[in-house]
Amino acid sequence: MKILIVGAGAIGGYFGGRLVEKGEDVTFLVRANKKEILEKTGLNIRSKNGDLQFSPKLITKSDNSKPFDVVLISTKSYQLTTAIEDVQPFVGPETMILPLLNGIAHLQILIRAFGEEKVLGGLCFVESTLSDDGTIVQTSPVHQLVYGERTGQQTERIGKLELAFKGTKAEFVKSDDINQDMWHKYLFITAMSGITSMMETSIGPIRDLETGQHVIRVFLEELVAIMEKIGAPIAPAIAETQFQRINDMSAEMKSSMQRDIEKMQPTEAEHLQGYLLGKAKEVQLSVPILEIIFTKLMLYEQRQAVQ
Ligand SMILES: NC(=O)C1=CN([C@@H]2O[C@H](COP(=O)(O)OP(=O)(O)OC[C@H]3O[C@@H](n4cnc5c(N)ncnc54)[C@H](OP(=O)(O)O)[C@@H]3O)[C@@H](O)[C@H]2O)C=CC1
Ligand SMILES: CC(C)(CO)C(=O)C(=O)O
Repeated sequence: MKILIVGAGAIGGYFGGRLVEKGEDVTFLVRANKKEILEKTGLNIRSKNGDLQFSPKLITKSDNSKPFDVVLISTKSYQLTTAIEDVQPFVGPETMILPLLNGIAHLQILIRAFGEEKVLGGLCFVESTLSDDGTIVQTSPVHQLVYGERTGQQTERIGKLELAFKGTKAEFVKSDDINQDMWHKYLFITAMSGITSMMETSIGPIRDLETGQHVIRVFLEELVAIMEKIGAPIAPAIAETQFQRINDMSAEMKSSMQRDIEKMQPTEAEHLQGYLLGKAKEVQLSVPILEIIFTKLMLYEQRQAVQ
């Protein structure tokens, strides 16, 4: 199977690297400057699950190539529009589009660009970041990628994808209800990234405080109330499940949003917290914690814009 990864960043480089390690035919679509760097340095992964260094197959948007069988989209949400334009020449009638971004709003954007049929559902749990020298640093044992047909069907193409992903060092999980899994991850990450970015620390010190525990719980309940009101396909006890997940994570765990803020980079606040805040307004729900967190993130974005 010919696999194209859009973006050799923290997650694209990581999961793409694990597929290369297994022997799959993987190409990375990168921008010209990144191509130049990667041709010199190779792609380097430093990981809890084993280091890896290799010379990746690289293309840029202006190169010629046949369509790929599957395209994994692993850019940030604010880079998606350009990424869609850049990847179009490599998408054919049978190409599957597998998005790995956090959030939900990107699904409609991808469906508009590529059509309902092509777009699968996907998400990942991995703590990964790019260091100053471009090394992908993956810092906790979990490295799971979940994917599936949004219809829930066991199609021939998803069977082929399963075969390609099988035997990889990272955990690739086929889901029969990827819509629900994506909403559950969306709930988790909106809470986790919002709270850690707001409090400017990893999750451990926050949840060690009684007030921290309370804020996490109430924020999750607030987010669930929005999701229930708009008819999102979430499970009844999901607030409690995600509360436990947050309590079970290692104390040092940070969110990618918080790491982006530490690196003074843009955030996905509009895509994650902003989208749900918009929905809360539509259905007239009061969501004070979400409003406080979103305000903090917008103030950060405004400071960045003037610098
Ligand atoms: N990091 C993490 O631990 C996790 C992240 N996620 C989610 O995954 C998504 C990606 O995050 P992450 O990997 O951290 O982000 P990164 O910034 O590390 O990676 C994004 C990559 O996409 C590349 N890119 C952007 N636009 C294009 C384009 N048009 N053509 C080619 N390459 C492009 C960027 O390249 P360039 O350097 O040229 O800008 C960059 O290398 C986000 O939605 C995030 O929320 C989900 C789970 C965990
Ligand atoms: C919390 C984590 C690392 C879990 O995968 C994540 O998804 C993110 O920070 O974007």
